[in-house]
Amino acid sequence: MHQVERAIFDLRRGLPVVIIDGDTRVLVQAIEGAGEDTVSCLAGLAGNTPSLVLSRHRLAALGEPDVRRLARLPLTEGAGRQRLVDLAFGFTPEVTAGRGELAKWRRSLEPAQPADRAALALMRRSLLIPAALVARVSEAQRPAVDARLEEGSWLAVRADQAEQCLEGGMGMLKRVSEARIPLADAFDCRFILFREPDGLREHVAVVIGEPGNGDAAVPLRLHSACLTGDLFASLRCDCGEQLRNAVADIQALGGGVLLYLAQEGRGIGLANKLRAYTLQDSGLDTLDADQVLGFGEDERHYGVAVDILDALDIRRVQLLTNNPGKVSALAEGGIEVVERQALYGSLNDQNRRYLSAKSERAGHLLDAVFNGEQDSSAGP
Ligand SMILES: Nc1nc2c(ncn2[C@@H]2O[C@H](COP(=O)(O)OP(=O)(O)OP(=O)(O)O)[C@@H](O)[C@H]2O)c(=O)[nH]1
Ligand SMILES: [Zn+2]
Repeated sequence: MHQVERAIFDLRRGLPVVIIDGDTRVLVQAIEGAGEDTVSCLAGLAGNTPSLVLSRHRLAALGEPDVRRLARLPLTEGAGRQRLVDLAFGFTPEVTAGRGELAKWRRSLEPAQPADRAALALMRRSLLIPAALVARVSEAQRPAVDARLEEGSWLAVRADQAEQCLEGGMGMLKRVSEARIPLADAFDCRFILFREPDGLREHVAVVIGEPGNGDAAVPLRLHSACLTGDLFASLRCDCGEQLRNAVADIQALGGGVLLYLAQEGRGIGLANKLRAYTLQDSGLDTLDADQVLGFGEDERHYGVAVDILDALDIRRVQLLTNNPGKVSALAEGGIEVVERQALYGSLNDQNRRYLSAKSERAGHLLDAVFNGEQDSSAGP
């Protein structure tokens, strides 16, 4: 895990890292931050033609819906090469309008190798656009690459380790610190901070009252971070209201836990969420915008939430959510969801489209919001 963490650091700085798959070494670089000469530079370093690895979501957004997994495109020298890189990292309406353009390269699409999957996992974990430049290191260039690894200027990670990095090192969370934090809506409240083993993400368990005393299921909210909504009361979503309503509801239910999870933008990170908002302003809905960026409709993993609940000795919960995906993720993690309780924010002109896409396309249970039946400050 240590190597993966350092590799993520390098990728975010725009440096190449080496992925080792058996006997093969593959140079990898993020598409994000790649300049005009990055492809030719990488070709020189690896001694081979680089390829572009795109997620299946990005391929679908570019008009290749039949590709079921990620795939790669060799970037042979020529006029089309820069256009392909632009297609990978161009999120202006103009490039999205270039749907179908990929058809020209359809026959060159190659199935992905383990190193390609590892590269995209690293990009996602780094909260970068999930597209990578990869180049297999030639026999001729291998001594030069090994020398860079030995002197420590580049890092190597094993493909299988990198592929697992999205799970965040389950079962190895560190309980780091805690404090009493009286809240306006819940006076008897403690914040407990948990850190993932690679040190990259921190999550907070907000413990209200004394949950877990007795047999009743513990009222629980899993809340994914939303800087814009939670902190600034953005009108584009309902997160801030849901957050405050959750605290009040848990207090009214006699105490429970709110897990504030570092999963900004459904797991794609703030930088990408802002890109997605700009795409939405050009007409896409919340799910299609993420797809254009190369992401699935929900990139969150809840293993970390299950681990925190284990650490807090919580096995049975009453879950405050409208998202059936959270209910099943907890159940899969061995947490018994005894009951689901709805939790609404209010509808406005700015978030109507977002909420209706969640309801109609992602299966969120929001009918009451659209029927005007919600009581956003509902207690038990
Ligand atoms: N990618 C993306 N993320 C968004 C957008 N709007 C809000 N979000 C994120 O969506 C997440 C919403 O989190 P939650 O409220 O915990 O979960 P939920 O899936 O809406 O389900 P509930 O439990 O019913 O609230 C947050 O991480 C927000 O940052 C958007 O347009 N695009
Ligand atoms: Zn939000």
